[in-house]
Amino acid sequence: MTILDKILAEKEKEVAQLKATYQQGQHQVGFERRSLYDSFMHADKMGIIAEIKRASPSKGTINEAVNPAEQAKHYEENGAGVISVLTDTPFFKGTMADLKAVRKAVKLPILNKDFIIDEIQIDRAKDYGASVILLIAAALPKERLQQLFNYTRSYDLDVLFEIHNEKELAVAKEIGANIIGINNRNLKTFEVDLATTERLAKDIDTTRTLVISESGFSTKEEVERIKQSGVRGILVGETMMRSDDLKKTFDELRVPLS
Ligand SMILES: O=C(O)c1ccccc1NCC(=O)[C@H](O)[C@H](O)COP(=O)(O)O
Repeated sequence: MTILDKILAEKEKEVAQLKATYQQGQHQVGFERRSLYDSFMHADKMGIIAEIKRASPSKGTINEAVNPAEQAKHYEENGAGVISVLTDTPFFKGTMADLKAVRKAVKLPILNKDFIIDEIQIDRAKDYGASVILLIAAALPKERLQQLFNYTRSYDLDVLFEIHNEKELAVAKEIGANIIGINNRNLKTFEVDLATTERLAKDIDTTRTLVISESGFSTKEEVERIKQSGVRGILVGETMMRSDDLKKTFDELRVPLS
């Protein structure tokens, strides 16, 4: 059983619980459209999706004691374009309360980074103030991904559609994803390789599709390398959470796109 299989098995239980208890609108913070696509497609610097990541299966504890609202404010002040909040509890120690706190603290679009397998999680993400949700190609069959994609778009939320190989890229195209996240981390082995983005991005029309490279970024050289592939945004978790000088970290990673 891979780690993704284990996470998805837990998600099934969480969704069953949610269906029994969650009332739509219960946590509504007032939806206001904040578009990831528009802001990153028209920027002149590499867009940064800065993540609130307390822990992970590959690294264990990263920063469990973080104050998500304070951390998000620092991200915003230093140049983040989007805040990603990992809300899975069993494997990443995040919560929906983290997302709500971040939504109240900043004006940026917020990505609800979770393992979405059911519409009810999308209802909840919207209620809590997310403007982007993650769909992982490896998690579900194409037909189910299409349903969840359509459902999310009907709410006017953005979908970051995550892929890791050619087969998943074909699915992203068939589904009509306009924001594709290429995860450099192999979720079976945890190996991180930026060549994954280089290999897959060359088969994407990056003038129309926003390509985000995910995982493994810590240096300016890595971002300079990846920008040659037409990538307009990067998703950065651990480096942000461990940084003791966020201004320096953002200044390094927000390279000009021209
Ligand atoms: O990070 C993990 O160990 C992980 C394991 C299994 C599924 C997903 C996982 N990470 C989620 C992410 O996509 C990353 O948090 C994100 O891309 C940021 O990565 P990094 O900058 O390397 O922390």
